[in-house]
Amino acid sequence: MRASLIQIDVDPYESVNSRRERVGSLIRELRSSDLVVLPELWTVGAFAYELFADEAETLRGTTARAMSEAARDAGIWLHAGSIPERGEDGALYNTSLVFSPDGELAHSYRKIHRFGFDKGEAVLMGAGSDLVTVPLPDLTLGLATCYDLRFPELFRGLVDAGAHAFVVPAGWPERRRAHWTLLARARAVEDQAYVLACGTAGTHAGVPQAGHSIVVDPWGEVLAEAGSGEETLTVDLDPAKVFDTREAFPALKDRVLGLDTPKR
Ligand SMILES: O=C(O)CCC(=O)C(=O)O
Repeated sequence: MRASLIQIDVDPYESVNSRRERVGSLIRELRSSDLVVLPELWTVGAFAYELFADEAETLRGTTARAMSEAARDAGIWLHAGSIPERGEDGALYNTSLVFSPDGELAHSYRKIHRFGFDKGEAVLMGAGSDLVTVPLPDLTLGLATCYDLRFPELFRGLVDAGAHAFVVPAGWPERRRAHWTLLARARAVEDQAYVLACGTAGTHAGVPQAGHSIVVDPWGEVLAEAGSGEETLTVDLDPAKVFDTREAFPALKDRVLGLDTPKR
């Protein structure tokens, strides 16, 4: 199964329309891939808080329509990264969209762990509550977004729900790039799963982005890693590697459940 990650340069001097069109063209060039992955909040930038409300869209908005058409034209599964979603309840959510090769919106995931502590996304957006898995013909994806990467229990939940590969769109800052790489590898090793972590390039809202999108195999080996600029990574994933790793080194079977609520 061939996967491509497009590490988009989120340049604040490029309009959202122009970026959307440019990304659509990049997707259409990837017909030989089975799955294409985009980063978090790439229309506006994950740190451009003041744009979230103005650029928020529904799941049938301009970005969703453009991504649906790009997925259909390329005939690929498209994880279109996330958009600032205006929910039916009026609240904003950081929502990832997955389109099937016929352009249907097959799945969406609202980011569960919001970043910013007492500001930014954490106060501007609502939190998701549902784990989302995406069964593809060869393997099942588990969805997470950026800051979620710091919460291993979410990934264990996704493994329990059948995930073999995690897709993690992000807008991770350069300042904590070492954490990004370390956590991507840690999630792969502890859950014996592929990790496809796709970040952004450039600087927006004054926050230099880490880039360095990364694909890690279920043994923790880095299969591909981007530099800091706009770049597309393409890797071949072997679903058997997940099953073989889990069988040859069956650590997941040694889990002791129920340790997360210590007695006081
Ligand atoms: O956890 C981090 O260091 C970065 C998280 C982040 O930037 C985000 O979730 O948008």
